[in-house]
Amino acid sequence: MMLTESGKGSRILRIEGGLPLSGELRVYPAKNAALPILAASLLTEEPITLLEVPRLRDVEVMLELLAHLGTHYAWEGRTLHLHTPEIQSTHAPYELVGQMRASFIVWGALLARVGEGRISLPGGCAFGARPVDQHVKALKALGAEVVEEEGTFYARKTRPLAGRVVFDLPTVGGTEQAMLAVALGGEATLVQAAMEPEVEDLGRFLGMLGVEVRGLGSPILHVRGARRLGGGTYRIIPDRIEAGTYLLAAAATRGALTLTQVRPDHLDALLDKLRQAGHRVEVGPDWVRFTAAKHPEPFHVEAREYPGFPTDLQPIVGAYLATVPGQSAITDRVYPDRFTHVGELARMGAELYLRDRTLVVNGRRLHGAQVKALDIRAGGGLVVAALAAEGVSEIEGVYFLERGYEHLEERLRSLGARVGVAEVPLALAAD
Ligand SMILES: CC(=O)N[C@H]1[C@@H](OP(=O)(O)OP(=O)(O)OC[C@H]2O[C@@H](n3ccc(=O)[nH]c3=O)[C@H](O)[C@@H]2O)O[C@H](CO)[C@@H](O)[C@@H]1O
Ligand SMILES: C=C(OP(=O)(O)O)C(=O)O
Repeated sequence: MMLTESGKGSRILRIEGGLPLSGELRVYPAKNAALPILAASLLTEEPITLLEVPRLRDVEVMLELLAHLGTHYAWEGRTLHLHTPEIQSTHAPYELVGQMRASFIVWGALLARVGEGRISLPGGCAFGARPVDQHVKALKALGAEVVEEEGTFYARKTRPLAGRVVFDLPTVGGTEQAMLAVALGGEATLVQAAMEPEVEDLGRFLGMLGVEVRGLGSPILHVRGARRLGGGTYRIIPDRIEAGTYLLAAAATRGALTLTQVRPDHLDALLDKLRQAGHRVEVGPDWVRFTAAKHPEPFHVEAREYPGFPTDLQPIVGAYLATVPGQSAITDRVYPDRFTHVGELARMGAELYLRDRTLVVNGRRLHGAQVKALDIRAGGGLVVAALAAEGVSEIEGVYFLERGYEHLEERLRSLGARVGVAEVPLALAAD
């Protein structure tokens, strides 16, 4: 995967660590809720307004894809207006889909709206196998004809899609794909559906358009589409992964942080671990106040589907635990090989090793180093480690951080961190 970000070269994030973070942050809306909702906007010919959309690279990529398929869009500050009077192409090409996995679910939306869709295998963060067999299984179970040829999938329907989908495992994207596929005139019961808050948010958005969705937040969903969908104005849920990243940064630097416009219930698994470690955590309806313990205890983490500990915070909690004296252990039941950050953390002095897909961490004081982010949350982990480390760190792969963290540099600075972005000339940039 290329890390070179522009013709000019590559950017690095330079962090002078060792300062406790302190202050207040308003949590931004969730990338992983915004992306499927953007794909779902293809379902209706009525205008849609999304309030407070994260201005992230992934959102820009999705908008480029939607524009290719026929969507007109306009930003008004952080408000996004979308309108797809008609679909102009049923083909989602590799150049666009290859950049980001979440784009794959426009397939279901195309199938619902115009009866067919052609899409390339998705790209996205590479931290182990990320198959799409459950997406294909769902569409077939609903009655679609699906053909795969050399990494391109073609689906069409000859009658309204309907049926019962029994997923082999809970999949966020697979569940969202099936929800979109039946949203126009179809009907589905989804068994072992994903229960993530982002799936629930998509369900509520579809509800606003006129789709009947029952069972949200449970593993059995009933979705009944309407013959024609409306439009409307929708506000996306706060980003629990962004919120968790900043909390872990405050914990790693033994600082204090108040988060506002957050959903504390979406962070239960993390907040429980932080309390278990001895940190002080207070919550209100839409805020979290965190004060770090000076000498926190280590703990074990097993990342699982929601409401378990999120896999997207697993590399980040690993970075935090690398700063906590004592032994911790981390496993990931969702992506068992999501450990691209481990070698990089070791360069910062972390003592950690993988045994039978368990990461054992012996926490200690870290030191600054030159490291490389190889995916979005590995990058989040390296930022957390660098903030806690003694001395200067330079993190390559700003591209990945920009996929998921809006205004990262400014937000960290507002909390007292010493952070800057520097451009590395092309000759020195990594690829
Ligand atoms: C844009 C977005 O929302 N991304 C999130 C989404 O990814 P994504 O939707 O890709 O993740 P899934 O929930 O589908 O993946 C969960 C598990 O199911 C497996 N699987 C999935 C589909 C399939 O067809 N076959 C299959 O075997 C995956 O390999 C993985 O082991 O949920 C993941 C799990 O919470 C998060 O890490 C990602 O940040
Ligand atoms: C892995 C992530 O995104 P994607 O599924 O798009 O790769 C993420 O948001 O942590």
